Amino acid sequence: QLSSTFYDTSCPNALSTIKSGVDAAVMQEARTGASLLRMHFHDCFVHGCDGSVLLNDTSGEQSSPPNKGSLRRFDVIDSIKAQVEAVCPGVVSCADILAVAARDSVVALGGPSWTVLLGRRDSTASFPSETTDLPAPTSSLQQLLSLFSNKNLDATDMVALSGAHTIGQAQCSNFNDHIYNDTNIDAAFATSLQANCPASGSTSLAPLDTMTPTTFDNDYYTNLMSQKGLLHSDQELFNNGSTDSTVSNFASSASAFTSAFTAAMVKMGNLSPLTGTDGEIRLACGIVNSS
Ligand code: HEM
Repeated sequence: QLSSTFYDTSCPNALSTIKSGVDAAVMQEARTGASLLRMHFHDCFVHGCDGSVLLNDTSGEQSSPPNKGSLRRFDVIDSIKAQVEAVCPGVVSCADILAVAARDSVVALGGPSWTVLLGRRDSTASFPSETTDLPAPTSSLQQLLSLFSNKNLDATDMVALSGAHTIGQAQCSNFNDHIYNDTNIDAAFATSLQANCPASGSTSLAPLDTMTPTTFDNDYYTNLMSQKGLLHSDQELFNNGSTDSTVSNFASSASAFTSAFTAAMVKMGNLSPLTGTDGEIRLACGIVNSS
């Protein structure tokens, strides 16, 4: 059972320390906010929000697709953890730091705030074989719905959480097939992306939200309605299917998007946490404690 007041007596400065660290990192590079939000998603979908994605293990989650060569800014979480350890040694888990950092990242980029429930503990292992629980950019709508439903997240949650693609960047290899071979894409948009992305794929980057890549807003949904989704999986949400009406609702109502997104983030943040005496409070987020 997580609680918003979990550190109120044991570490009253935990939340402000995390926020300062996130604000400084996002000020230096706006994309960091996107990277931390995604990291929390990839933590929660793989064996629950247990900090397992943070373990810097050469055969762990970080080394498995879709994380390898893609998840970034672990250094920011490591440095925030060091600052939190300096004020309250051995108290605040890495899984909680990541959940709060994801929220603070959204806020730093102009998005909504929500209350993060706390009290997660950290795993003592990484679960690379479970990264298959994560969706792929090639996923169909049915696959997306089923991967989220496996985590008790419904279609509205899935569409709302996908709105995270209002910020951040993707590598050409994750959308080359969409811009060269799919037909449900705006022709001028596809042509302009092809200039920096060969048909065979590459590590070149393009913004997930072509309009406002460093502002957390609802433009992502407007893009989908004009066939300007960057990933095949993005455009699946508005492709004459069952989620079209939710996309148009979120495109036309920033408040409908905000309330659905924040509610879904809380739900995602509750996925199978370790609590009580399970797991541990890691002393450094990249490695399990030595026994
Ligand atoms: C619905 C299924 C989803 C799929 C198929 C998907 C897939 C992807 C892919 C392929 C990338 C680009 C990675 C790269 O090229 O290195 C990406 C980036 C990103 N994703 Fe998702 N994602 C999904 C849902 C989510 C959710 C639920 C969140 C958070 C709540 C999220 C947040 C992000 C962010 C913020 C980025 C940009 C990261 C950066 O710039 O470092 N995604 N996603």
